[in-house]
Amino acid sequence: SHHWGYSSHDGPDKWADHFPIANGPRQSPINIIPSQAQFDSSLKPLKIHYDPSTSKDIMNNGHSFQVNFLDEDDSTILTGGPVTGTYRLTQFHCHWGASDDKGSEHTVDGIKYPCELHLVHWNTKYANFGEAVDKPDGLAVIGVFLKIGSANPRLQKVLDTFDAIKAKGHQTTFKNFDPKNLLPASLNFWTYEGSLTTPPLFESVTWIVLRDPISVSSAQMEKFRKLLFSSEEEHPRCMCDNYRPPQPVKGRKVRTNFK
Ligand SMILES: CC#CCNS(=O)(=O)c1cc(S(N)(=O)=O)ccc1C(=O)O
Ligand SMILES: [Zn+2]
Repeated sequence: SHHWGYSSHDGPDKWADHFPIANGPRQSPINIIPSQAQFDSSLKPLKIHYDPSTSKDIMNNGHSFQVNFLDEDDSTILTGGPVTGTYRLTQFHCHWGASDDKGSEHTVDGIKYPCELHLVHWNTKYANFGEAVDKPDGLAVIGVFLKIGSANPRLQKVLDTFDAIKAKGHQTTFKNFDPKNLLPASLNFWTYEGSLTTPPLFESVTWIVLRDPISVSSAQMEKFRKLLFSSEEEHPRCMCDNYRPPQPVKGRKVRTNFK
């Protein structure tokens, strides 16, 4: 498959060369403008049931770290909110900057957060993730902003594995982790129809971006930046600025479940 990355020669401005959908009608991320979002009373409460025993391993996939989940049954699911039916959590990962002033993919009134967490779920009306990934209602991704503040002890459990997955292709077991602990107290969200934010950029994602951030310390952010885009054999390249900038909204509606 095509090599892509985040540098000037293979980054977001070049993705359309091999993935023309990069200029499509429902690309992500976007800049969220709260004053222009529409409250929708028909949106149901977000229902999140995560079973920590489904967490499997954590890996460096060369563009982020990724925590993978067993998704053979409905024990770790998302229902309600803007989605119809049941979506299973398959993985979560993050995007972050080389410094604390940037890193998130979605922005709020143009504000960038230092990091953004994505929890990727697939629609069980399809047989598996691979079937769901390119369907218009195939995926639902919960986005959580991270804001510089006190150190986050739940996040620290993820960071403590980074020495074992420093280089691309490394993987280590990661059991009994409850990603529910990475969510803010409030499940107030903005939602819109979008896409994967990395190639293949499929327009298959119902985005659910939580309004409230969780905390991360500056020292913890420094640990993210010790990961490498590169494999052990290659010249070491710091994994940072692995975010796509906001894309044209092209008339899409952003709805909220809060006033
Ligand atoms: C074929 C295919 C595919 C997409 N896979 S993913 O949905 O896990 C994903 C989703 C996202 S995001 N930023 O759109 O949630 C980023 C990265 C990945 C990934 O493969 O690593
Ligand atoms: Zn992502």
